[in-house]
Amino acid sequence: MGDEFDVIVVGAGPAGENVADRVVRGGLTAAVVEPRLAGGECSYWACVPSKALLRPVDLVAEAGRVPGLSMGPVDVGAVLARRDEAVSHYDDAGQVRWVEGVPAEFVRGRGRLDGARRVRVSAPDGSERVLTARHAVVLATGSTAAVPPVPGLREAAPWTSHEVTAATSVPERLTVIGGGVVACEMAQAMHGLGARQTTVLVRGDRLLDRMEPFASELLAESFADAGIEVRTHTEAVRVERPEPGGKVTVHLPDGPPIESDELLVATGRVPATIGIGLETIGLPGKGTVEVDDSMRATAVEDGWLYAVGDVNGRALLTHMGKYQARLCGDVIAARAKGERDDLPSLRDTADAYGPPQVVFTDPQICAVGRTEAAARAAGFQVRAVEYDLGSVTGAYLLGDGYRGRAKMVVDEERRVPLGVTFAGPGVAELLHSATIAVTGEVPLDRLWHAVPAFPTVSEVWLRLLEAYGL
Ligand SMILES: Cc1cc2nc3c(=O)[nH]c(=O)nc-3n(C[C@H](O)[C@H](O)[C@H](O)COP(=O)(O)OP(=O)(O)OC[C@H]3O[C@@H](n4cnc5c(N)ncnc54)[C@H](O)[C@@H]3O)c2cc1C
Ligand SMILES: NC(=O)c1ccc[n+]([C@@H]2O[C@H](COP(=O)([O-])OP(=O)(O)OC[C@H]3O[C@@H](n4cnc5c(N)ncnc54)[C@H](O)[C@@H]3O)[C@@H](O)[C@H]2O)c1
Repeated sequence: MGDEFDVIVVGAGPAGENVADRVVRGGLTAAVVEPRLAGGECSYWACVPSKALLRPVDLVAEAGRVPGLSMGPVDVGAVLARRDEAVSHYDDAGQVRWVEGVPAEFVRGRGRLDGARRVRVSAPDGSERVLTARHAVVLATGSTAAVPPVPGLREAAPWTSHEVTAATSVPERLTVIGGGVVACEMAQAMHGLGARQTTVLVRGDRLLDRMEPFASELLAESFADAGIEVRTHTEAVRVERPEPGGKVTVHLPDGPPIESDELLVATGRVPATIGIGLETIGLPGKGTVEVDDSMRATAVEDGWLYAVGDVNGRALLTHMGKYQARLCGDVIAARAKGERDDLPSLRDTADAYGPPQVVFTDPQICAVGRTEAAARAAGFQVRAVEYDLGSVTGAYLLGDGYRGRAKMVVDEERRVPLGVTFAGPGVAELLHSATIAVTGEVPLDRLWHAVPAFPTVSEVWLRLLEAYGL
């Protein structure tokens, strides 16, 4: 087995796997290093299991809005079993086969930079192997859950995204620290699967504070209706858990403490760069790896180091990591062959628009591009229009009491959409239409001729354009 490859990819999450695929398509050889499971966080402890847990909760809510339908109590065992199927029972044989079929060499072990173009791999059996790269090393080590320095919190061994997505039972009482995407999705999943008391502690003034405020309000209403308690302007100041795995008490700045059976910390992510040898090439040994729009590390001479996915901090989303990976793999192949490396397809332009994201709660919240506040802060001349989704026939037909809203932020100078947000049941699949409009910078006068079918929720596009004045 040779130890020299054109490209060495460190980390076999969705981003790393896709880089390997693209460089091999480009005619290069690749090795992919992974100590845990090929497929990464996304496949086993993030996107896939979280959506498997949320799907039945979403369906129950949907059915509840249609008279004549009733759902029996959720069979939690069956839901957890389907989640286990979705994560391949934490067995990566299929994904390893995929990597090998690329074909790329799959190297099981922890990778660590060991000077320029060298990666030292520590295998699970303790053996070491040093790989060298002829052209590039790509860091795709992802991120891990951040745990804030609250006294007693680490000692309490709280759940993070890892444990909650892999839960084997649902706690009776759950306290959640954080008001972001993981907190909202997992609070709703656990509550919908039977948690009797779910309390979400939000430091700021609303859930999902990077989304349009109306989306946060609709989600807060839904949480309140379901009996999920959201406390804003508060945070944990101290945590106590005298018995491992026993009751856990969260102390707040004021008022009585909250006792629960489990505690979930969902306060963001830390790039997985500690211990990967960045200091051996003169970089700080932690933090994100800054990259240019071709994913090349800006601080490294000779341009042999790249970083894709969560580790570069651009957009912590699987689809954006995979997008970065495709263009990174292609640009490495182009540079290795001495071909043009400045084609538009070889530069990340999507992240700058504001990536598309779906929060799989009920209501679903999805957005692409800039919020009104972000567009104004960026200096655009902005006009925003909104429409009540419940007034769209296609949405009304989905269920009684349909609550939802849409908003389009327009650049008045060019009359193109800068950002779109939808909040409501069943809006996730609408998002790509907005992504095309925003990324394609489609003029409103042209969008007017994209006629949405009746009676679909997509008719909200027509209503937004009418609200704008077309
Ligand atoms: C609960 C949750 C739900 C999410 N849901 C969604 C969603 O619905 N949609 C979405 O787009 N995004 C979602 N995300 C975000 C998504 O999971 C990440 O953006 C995505 O996993 C990033 O991919 P990645 O390849 O960069 O990193 P990862 O998936 O984290 O993979 C990195 C890999 O690198 C490996 N690695 C680490 N250190 C080393 C080393 N030293 N040597 C070799 N290998 C190493 C790790 O073991 C891991 O396998 C979710 C995140 C969480 C926490
Ligand atoms: N459906 C999806 O697309 C999806 C689902 C889950 C996660 N993700 C991705 O994973 C990433 C991580 O999600 P996340 O929810 O952990 O992070 P986040 O950045 O979305 O939210 C973190 C939340 O924690 C709060 N917070 C931060 N530090 C705190 C502290 N010390 N005390 C109290 N609150 C604190 C923040 O104010 C924020 O509300 C996100 O960036 C998201 O893009 C995506």
